[in-house]
Amino acid sequence: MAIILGDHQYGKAENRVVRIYRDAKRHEIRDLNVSTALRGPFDPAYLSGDQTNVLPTDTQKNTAFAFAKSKGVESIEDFGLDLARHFVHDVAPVEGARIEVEEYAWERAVVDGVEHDHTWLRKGQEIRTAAVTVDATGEHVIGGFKNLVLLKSTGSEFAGFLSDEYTTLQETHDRVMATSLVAQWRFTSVEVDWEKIYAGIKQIMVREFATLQSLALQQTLWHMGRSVLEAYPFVAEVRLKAPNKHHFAVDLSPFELENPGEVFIAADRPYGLIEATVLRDDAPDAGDAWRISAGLA
Ligand SMILES: O=c1[nH]c(=O)c2[nH]c(=O)[nH]c2[nH]1
Repeated sequence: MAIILGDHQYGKAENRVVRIYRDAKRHEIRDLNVSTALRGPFDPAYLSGDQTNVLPTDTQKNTAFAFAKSKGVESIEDFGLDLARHFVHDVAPVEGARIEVEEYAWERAVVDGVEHDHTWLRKGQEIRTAAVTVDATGEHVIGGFKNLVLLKSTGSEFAGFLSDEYTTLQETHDRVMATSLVAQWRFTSVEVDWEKIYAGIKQIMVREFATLQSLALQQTLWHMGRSVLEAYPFVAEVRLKAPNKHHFAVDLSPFELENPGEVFIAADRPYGLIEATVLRDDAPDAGDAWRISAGLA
């Protein structure tokens, strides 16, 4: 029996990079959380404390800030690609780089009915994500979002399910359906208008959630993923994670009040967790596209 070092990677996690464009009177802002991880022949650092090949995580952090200035943040996918390519192509021992980026959205303050040039309000809860991997297998980009909270007050059913001696759930043909959606989609190209496609994919998912007469959250996820793949040939795979944020109708009969689906208790735990991957059956190999570092994107 021998004890060996297995899989390893290292980097700087959750580097908060805020890039402000102030070349014009109307400023722009991109607010990021950047995690970098390097992969390669770093075994000696673990096994004998030899740092010869180790580019410090502090340097990785500095590189993210320098690139925010020199290359800018046109989109988080491009920013991730710039960083990953630099580490793999310009730093000799590095064989692979994984860059995970979260983006927090801001919307312009409106003052006296006019959008303000340099003041913003933090927008909603939704966090845009990108995960870029560059290594010997190629360049892989995964776009996504998390915490997109959706609710529909009708158009959702759940009936016909398997039941056993522990089943108490009543069938319903009209319920509230709500979730905090996590979605990731894998591109097969890096020549993409990232901003436009992000908006398009989100819009498709919202449309499917809203318009499908849903028989279960499972069916809604299938329709969301399939519609995105139908719309965008350069997306190979969509991964979805949807907590079922249960809304239970409150029994108001003790108060001699009817409750035809008007008053609910929003339970935060436990929640159903519905997950699915929707993909093309000829999707090209994902390489290490899904191998995480900080796991934030
Ligand atoms: O959309 C749903 N899917 C389920 O699998 C499930 N299970 C459950 O209790 N409620 C629901 N709702």
